[in-house]
Amino acid sequence: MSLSPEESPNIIDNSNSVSKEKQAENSPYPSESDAFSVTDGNDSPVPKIQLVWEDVKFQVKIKDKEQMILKGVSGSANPGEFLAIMGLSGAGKTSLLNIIAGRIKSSDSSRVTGSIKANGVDISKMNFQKYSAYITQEDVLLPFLTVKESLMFSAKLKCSGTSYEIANKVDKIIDELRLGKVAHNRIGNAVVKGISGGERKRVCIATELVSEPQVIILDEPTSGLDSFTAEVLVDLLLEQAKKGKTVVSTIHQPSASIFFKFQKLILVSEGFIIYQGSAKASRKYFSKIGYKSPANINPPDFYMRILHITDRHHMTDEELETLEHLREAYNNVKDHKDQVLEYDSTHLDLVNVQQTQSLKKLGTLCKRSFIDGMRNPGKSHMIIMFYIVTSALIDLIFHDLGNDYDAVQNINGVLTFCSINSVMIANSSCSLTFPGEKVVYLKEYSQGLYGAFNYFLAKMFTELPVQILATLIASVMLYFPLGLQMEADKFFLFWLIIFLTFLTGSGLGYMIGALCDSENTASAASPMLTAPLMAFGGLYSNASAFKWVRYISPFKWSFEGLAVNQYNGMDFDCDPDGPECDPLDDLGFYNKLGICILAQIIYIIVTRIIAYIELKSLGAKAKK
Ligand SMILES: Nc1ncnc2c1ncn2[C@@H]1O[C@H](COP(=O)(O)OP(=O)(O)OP(=O)(O)O)[C@@H](O)[C@H]1O
Repeated sequence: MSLSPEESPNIIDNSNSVSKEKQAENSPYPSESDAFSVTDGNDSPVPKIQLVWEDVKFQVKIKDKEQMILKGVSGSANPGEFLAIMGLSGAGKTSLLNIIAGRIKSSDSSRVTGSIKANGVDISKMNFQKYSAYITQEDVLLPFLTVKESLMFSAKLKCSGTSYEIANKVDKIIDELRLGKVAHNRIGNAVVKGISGGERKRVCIATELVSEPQVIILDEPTSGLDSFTAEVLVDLLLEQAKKGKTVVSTIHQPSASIFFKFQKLILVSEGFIIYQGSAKASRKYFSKIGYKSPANINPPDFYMRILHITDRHHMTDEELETLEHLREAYNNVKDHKDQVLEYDSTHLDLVNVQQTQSLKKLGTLCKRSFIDGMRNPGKSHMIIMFYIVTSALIDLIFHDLGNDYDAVQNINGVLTFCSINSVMIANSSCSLTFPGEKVVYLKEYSQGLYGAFNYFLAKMFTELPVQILATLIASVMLYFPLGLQMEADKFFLFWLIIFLTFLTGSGLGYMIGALCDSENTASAASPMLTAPLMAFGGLYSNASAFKWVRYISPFKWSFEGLAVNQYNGMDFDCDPDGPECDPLDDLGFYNKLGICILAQIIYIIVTRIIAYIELKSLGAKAKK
């Protein structure tokens, strides 16, 4: 079946380039004179961007078998348009979206071929990220910040300008995305109550809009939203398109009222494009090729029924026939090359997302991390409360230890408790909060906003006040009621060792948090690592085969340090006829206090270096 150009869903032109007059005629395409819609902070023109991709193939290797996900697809996304990509689950929508966004490149296990151009320039040869924003299906936000804070920090990291200019920009975006009512509400997450799912998605979009991208790419932004909220979101994106931006989005089951708003629709089936044109024209097109949509059925639902495949690895003859028919009909719609418009490409390289100074970014990251940390119970009040409760409990059990030799066992018990407590609370607070925060880091790192070092430094630095305060409270609560050696330097060293113990625990936590991709994996991995370190750390087991473990156990260095500090210079009421009272000798602790503290410091540094290397390599992977 062959369709005439008038029936064709596409705006077709034989030439690859169209005249100004023709552009002007062909609404909604903007005219050449309208090719610069906005200016960046330095008043440089930011060109509108047309994306054109040709013969894109995406092949992956699964268990040594090659599988073609996209089978040579061509198309375009134009400024001023909302392009919706639809298809069955597994059809290849996200793959196409990610390739258009430049997020999938050839690797050992996959191959991408074909060309993707922005205003005629290959996106691999330009910094496409400068002009585009990618909004993932998952909301990547810090839950303890308010909407306005999230946008302010995002703008400070992405844009130059004075605080006043940035605040104005943020206010404008809050207005545009109708977030005014919730501007001072916390984002929240599955555990902490916050703004609604639709509002959260709008905040995600808003955090990207602060850098004024010309191309907005979204992966299923309406997933999980009710039809009304989804329509509000689509309307807001259409407003962005109206401003000359190029909006490309995969969409799952839109309602009819949303569907007919798409200026352009691409239907993907089994790695082929089987429709490309306006959503409104799609009904006529399908009707012409033999699939008349019943009046009472939502067109997207109808198309999904046509495209339905029970098992893509064993397609029935009927399914194969339908797919072949749809492909043939699509190929018969003349040439599917879209208009290549005369948008400016010479300015592409002139326009930069301004990089703010590294020190300024470090300041912004510190401030953001501090606010997030102070509001996150897992990183602030829970730690303090935990220390207060456990210290009170230890006081209750062991109060006034005394200084006869029988007290040694109790003192050892107290010091062991102190070591275990600090490692465990620090480790779990870090390993359980880090995987969630890391997602934000990976997104921003891949956008080139800052490096792993700045991020990690800000994080460690801003967590210090709570760590100092919590360990100090615990030290005061334990040291004096238990009657440990009443000397100022001894007390200070007691606190210092507890504080360093906390830092060794948090080092382990950072390592686990950096290596694990979710809180669940981290919570399983955490005891797997800490339990053997505790068991073979020399406190409980002296099994010779595992003697070496004690040297990499934070528990050993903490307990030994605390014991050396406590027992050195302590007078015992010993039996003059009995053996010599030397608890350190009994424990086999012969290291000087300085050695224990040095070992703790090395431990703190090494675990952080490992976490940093992992963060850096994750960031590099996310950037690819
Ligand atoms: N890197 C990859 N390695 C292996 N298989 C892949 C890879 N990327 C995509 N696929 C496979 O390609 C097919 C298409 O994936 P894609 O995510 O593009 O589908 P989709 O249409 O977006 O589906 P959904 O709506 O369910 O997200 C799926 O079967 C998926 O498992």
